[in-house]
Amino acid sequence: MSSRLLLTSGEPAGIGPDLCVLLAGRLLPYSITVLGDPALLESRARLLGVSLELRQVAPGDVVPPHEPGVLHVQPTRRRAGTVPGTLDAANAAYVLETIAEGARACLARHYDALVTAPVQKSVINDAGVAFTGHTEFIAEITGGWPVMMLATEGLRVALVTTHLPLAEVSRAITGERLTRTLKVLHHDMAYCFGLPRPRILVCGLNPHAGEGGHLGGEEITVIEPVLARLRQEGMDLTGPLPADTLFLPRNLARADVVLAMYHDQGLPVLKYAGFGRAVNITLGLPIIRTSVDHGTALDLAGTGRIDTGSLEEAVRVAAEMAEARRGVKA
Ligand SMILES: NC(=O)c1ccc[n+]([C@@H]2O[C@H](COP(=O)([O-])OP(=O)(O)OC[C@H]3O[C@@H](n4cnc5c(N)ncnc54)[C@H](O)[C@@H]3O)[C@@H](O)[C@H]2O)c1
Ligand SMILES: N[C@H](C(=O)O)[C@H](O)COP(=O)(O)O
Repeated sequence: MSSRLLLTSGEPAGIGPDLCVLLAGRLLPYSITVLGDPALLESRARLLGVSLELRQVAPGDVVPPHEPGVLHVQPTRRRAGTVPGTLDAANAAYVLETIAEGARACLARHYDALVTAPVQKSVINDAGVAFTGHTEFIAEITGGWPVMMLATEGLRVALVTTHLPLAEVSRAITGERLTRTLKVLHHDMAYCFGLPRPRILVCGLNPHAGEGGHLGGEEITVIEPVLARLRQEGMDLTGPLPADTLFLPRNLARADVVLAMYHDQGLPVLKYAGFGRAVNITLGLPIIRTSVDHGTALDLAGTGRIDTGSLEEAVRVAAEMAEARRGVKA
């Protein structure tokens, strides 16, 4: 059975609809349904000069394997029209509706995995809804302890804290958060990626991993005790290591995944290594969710000058994870 993937089309003014339209032209061995506004997808296809037949479906309908040029759409209506590149807070509710509906449809097992096109966090907040990202929003619906991990060839980076102002990071790195994050990471590396005893490199928080407590104390008071405890439970953990040299190839060669303490400690390295080919995976959820490694690229919406590589990777990884969960490859 081919994996049944549900793809949310993201911020209407961004490149999400373009990505969906361009993906529809590819030969893909999965069944793909897009959650979004059919009128938006039609108009973006026209703008890009792509010929596309839309077929509307309802949750639970059987969608056949993908046929290039045909897109199955589970319709959700925007609240306002869209000019590519121009954000409109009136459509924030529509964007959230697609994500929420997608998460619920996967929970109900109508689909095997959710793949999300990028959203603009700022415009959702401008509309009055506190929103930090899909990762946190989806977990509120599905439950679970979400762990953001981005992966590209030769490198996986997971995060202890995600969309948090830097000023709040230190306080958020508690023993409980670190322990839960490591347990999810350890479990899902085995469950989803066939690595029963993953080798995890853990970053320190402070420069030079705190320099023995002279440049910050979190390594000594929080990180080292947690790692020591979890090593006793059988985890293969190295660290806390100074983040500036942790990512040297000789260190990565002996690791399956890196755990960074905060967003911009880990993701710049990952995106430098693989932007456009990387995938964002939410571990720790009862559903499979992947996404692209890039944002809404408002400057490129409607131009056709976009790289679909990360979306293709997000779709491929989602299908692979779904297969692993079905036991086909596990
Ligand atoms: N998965 C997601 O929903 C997701 C991921 C990252 C960022 N974002 C959000 O996107 C918004 C814009 O973020 P940003 O400007 O920091 O990053 P961005 O990724 O949108 O843009 C960074 C640069 O990369 C280019 N770019 C991005 N995607 C591209 C593609 N597919 N092909 C070619 N070029 C591409 C852009 O034109 C821009 O020059 C923010 O609100 C951010 O939070 C969402
Ligand atoms: N942190 C992600 C990145 O930099 O690519 C991005 O903001 C998306 O996060 P969500 O998947 O939580 O929306």
